[in-house]
Amino acid sequence: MPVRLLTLNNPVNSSIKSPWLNTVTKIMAENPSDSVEDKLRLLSQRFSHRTARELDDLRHKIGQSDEQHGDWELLEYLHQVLHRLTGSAGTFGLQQFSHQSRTLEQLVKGLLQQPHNKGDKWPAIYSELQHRILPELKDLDRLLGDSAPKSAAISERQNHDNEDALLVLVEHQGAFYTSLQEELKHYGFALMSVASCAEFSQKLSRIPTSVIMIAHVSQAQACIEIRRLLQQQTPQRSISIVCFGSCPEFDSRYKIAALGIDGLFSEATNATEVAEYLQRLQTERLEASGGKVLIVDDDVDLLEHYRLTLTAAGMTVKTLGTPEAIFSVLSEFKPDILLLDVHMGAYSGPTLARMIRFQPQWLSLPIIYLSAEQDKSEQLKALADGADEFISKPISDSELKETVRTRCFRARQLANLLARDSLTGLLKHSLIKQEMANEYARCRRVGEQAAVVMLDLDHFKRVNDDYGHGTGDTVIKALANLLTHRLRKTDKIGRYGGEEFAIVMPQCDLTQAEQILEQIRLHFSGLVFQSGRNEFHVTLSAGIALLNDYEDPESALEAADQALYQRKQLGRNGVSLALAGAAKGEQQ
Ligand SMILES: Nc1nc2c(ncn2[C@@H]2O[C@H](COP(=O)(O)OP(=O)(O)OP(=O)(O)O)[C@@H](O)[C@H]2O)c(=O)[nH]1
Repeated sequence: MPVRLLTLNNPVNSSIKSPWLNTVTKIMAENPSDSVEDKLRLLSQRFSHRTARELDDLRHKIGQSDEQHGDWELLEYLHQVLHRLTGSAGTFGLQQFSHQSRTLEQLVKGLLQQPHNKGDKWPAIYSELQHRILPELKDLDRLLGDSAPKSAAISERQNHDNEDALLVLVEHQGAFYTSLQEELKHYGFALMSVASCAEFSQKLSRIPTSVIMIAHVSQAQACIEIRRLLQQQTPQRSISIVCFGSCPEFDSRYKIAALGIDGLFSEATNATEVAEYLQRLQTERLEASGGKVLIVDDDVDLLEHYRLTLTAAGMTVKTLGTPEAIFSVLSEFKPDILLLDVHMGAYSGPTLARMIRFQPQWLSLPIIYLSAEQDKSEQLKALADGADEFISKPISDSELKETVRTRCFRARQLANLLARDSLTGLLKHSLIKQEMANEYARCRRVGEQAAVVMLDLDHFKRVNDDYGHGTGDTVIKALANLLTHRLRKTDKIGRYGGEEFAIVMPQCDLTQAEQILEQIRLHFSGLVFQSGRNEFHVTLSAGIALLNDYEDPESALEAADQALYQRKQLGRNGVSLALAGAAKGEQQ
């Protein structure tokens, strides 16, 4: 899950060697109690001061240039600086500056297109530099002003808790309500039942940021009112309202939709279907709120600005000022999207994009260029090299947040579709094995421990035989939900086979893993499943091994499987450990 708190004493990125960045980082670290707004304001002031020095330096260089000898390098440099400033100034609230800098950039671009080998062109260019560009640069300096530019950032700092959404059930008479309440217990949701909306409104201060209210349609208006109240208190709260009840007429359904509720079920709907819908809703909302973004840009203060803005909006952000470390960061961080600058000193964004696409694992990574390039044909050329979209700098903070949030959400949806098992929503076989290999490599590198678990339903064939395949599916889904809710977000859970599950638990030793699995086993064995008039229980068995006790991840998995087999032999409904010497066949 995304890190919600800003850790401003973190260095932005160790691969960035700029003294300027060191200063920024130091300033950020010195004032850990400052608000994000303060830090952004500080960053903007620094940008103004640094830009003033840069303009001064440019003017000095132009002043020193020689009428007789064409200095095309100077012109090239001037273009690069103006291009970069055009892109970054807008982000720091200097719109007018950005606008004028762009005009000047275009002018210099035109001059650069003159044939360089024709010495007779230079005197005219020299004259442009001295009589037009120099005064314009002075003018740009004036536009920097003294006061700190305003940043549109972060009044809406989001505080998405790591916890899942709370389901609030507004009680109601009737069979549908009773069976829904029963069904939801299998899904491991955090549930709160209230007798009425009025009772709920008295508990508002104690509820988390994310809420799904479920109520009869007769309560729809009251729910909307509560949502209004809640969002008045905390605007970033996310509250969905799902109603059930009979609304057969077009007009009445239309009225309900116009109120602004998010879902409607008839009382004839199967409770399992509703529970699954809620599960999906919850997952989507959690995914919509976060997102992992990697940004590569050589403008370090702009990079820091983006990082602050997106982190404060609930995203997890990594930044790189130079691209050399990009592959190791991609592998370690696994971003949902990559924002890439087009011109980065010696490096070109499009070439990097092409290089990234060399590796099949990054073929589907959305790459978005962030650039001050406005020329459509240049943009298209850059896109042809493997990126998906172009965002023109300057981009406002709100635009940046919305763009990145939407792209992250879509990328996650797509990745989920590809990676997740359709019945349970857990990782597919190949993906959980991949996660295991990644975790194994990480443990070796950092010297940490991780547990690997194989878990299997007991006598599941009988469940299918006695109650039918559909009921069997419900049991599998109930276990998947329980695992999702009981395990940490950092744990990886996969459906390994039919009724067999594999789990990777980072930073976890055998004893801790055993305790957690034992609790899950106990909880699961207490669930009451229904099939018609029949009620029944199902149990599970698990085997656990320490991932890094083995020569490779496959051997660790094999050891966990052996421990599971042993548990089955010992009578099922329990948890067995593979000891360190398990490779030699000693199990407990
Ligand atoms: N409903 C349902 N059943 C499944 C699914 N995948 C596998 N199964 C069933 O799971 C059962 C597994 O049976 P077995 O491997 O004999 O194991 P078991 O009956 O659980 O016995 P033990 O593992 O020894 O406790 C088979 O009947 C499979 O048809 C699924 O997606 N849905």
